[in-house]
Amino acid sequence: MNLREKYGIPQNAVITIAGTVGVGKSTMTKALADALNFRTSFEKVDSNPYLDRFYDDFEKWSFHLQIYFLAERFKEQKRIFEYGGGFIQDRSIYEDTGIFAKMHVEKGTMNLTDYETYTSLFDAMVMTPYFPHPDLLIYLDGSIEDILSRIQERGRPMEQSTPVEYWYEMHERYENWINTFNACPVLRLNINDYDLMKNPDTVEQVVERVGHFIQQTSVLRK
Ligand SMILES: Nc1ncnc2c1ncn2[C@@H]1O[C@H](COP(=O)(O)OP(=O)(O)O)[C@@H](O)[C@H]1O
Ligand SMILES: Nc1ncnc2c1ncn2[C@H]1C[C@H](O)[C@@H](COP(=O)(O)O)O1
Repeated sequence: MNLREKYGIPQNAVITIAGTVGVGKSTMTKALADALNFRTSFEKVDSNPYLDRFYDDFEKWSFHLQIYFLAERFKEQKRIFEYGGGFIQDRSIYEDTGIFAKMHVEKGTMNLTDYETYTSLFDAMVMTPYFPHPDLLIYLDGSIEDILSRIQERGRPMEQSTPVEYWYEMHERYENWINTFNACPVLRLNINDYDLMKNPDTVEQVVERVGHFIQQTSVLRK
């Protein structure tokens, strides 16, 4: 029996991994997808034509970058929908609006008119059939110190040259955001409770928690 069957995770489940930059979403996405034999949906980072320019000049490139991410996420949502689920998704679309776009408009690095155009496009997209809520959002939580050291260790140049206050503010916004998030069930995992790098077998503990959680929440929803 494979891990998915062992822990009663439906074959068509859609699980999204959320959390601040560097917390370990991509690593978890890959590990869970391998363990469950699910497909992955990753963010485009290396081939993103705006990301470097955005980190160089937030005011100039915020809108372009949000539109780019929105278009990419829409295509991914459509792909997930067309396959009928069975996906692990690296970052939820809720974070684009609830964290990034909001943070930049509130800090004045995204123009209000651009923000309104962006949110109206986002709202129109979410109303299409391609946007059912995920079955589960796994929120990865960790201390800002651990996250900063992971960002440093990963070494993306544009993130290294960004003032550390940016990551502090994002971390705080994430804590506030997840405390009020209710679009789908949330399973919180602390990054100190598992170590997928040193001990890849710990993914089974995560799968077990996911299985129990999905069963509990589906009983509650019946
Ligand atoms: N469980 C873990 N233990 C130790 N380091 C980790 C773990 N998961 C991820 N990392 C490291 O942290 C960095 C950021 O991880 P990544 O998965 O790219 O984060 P995200 O997708 O959230 O930005 C990478 O260098 C990765 O190797
Ligand atoms: N919606 C976004 N706005 C601004 N920046 C974003 C958005 N989504 C992702 N990013 C940035 C943050 C990181 O530098 C890279 C990739 O994110 P990660 O959390 O490492 O997967 O893109």
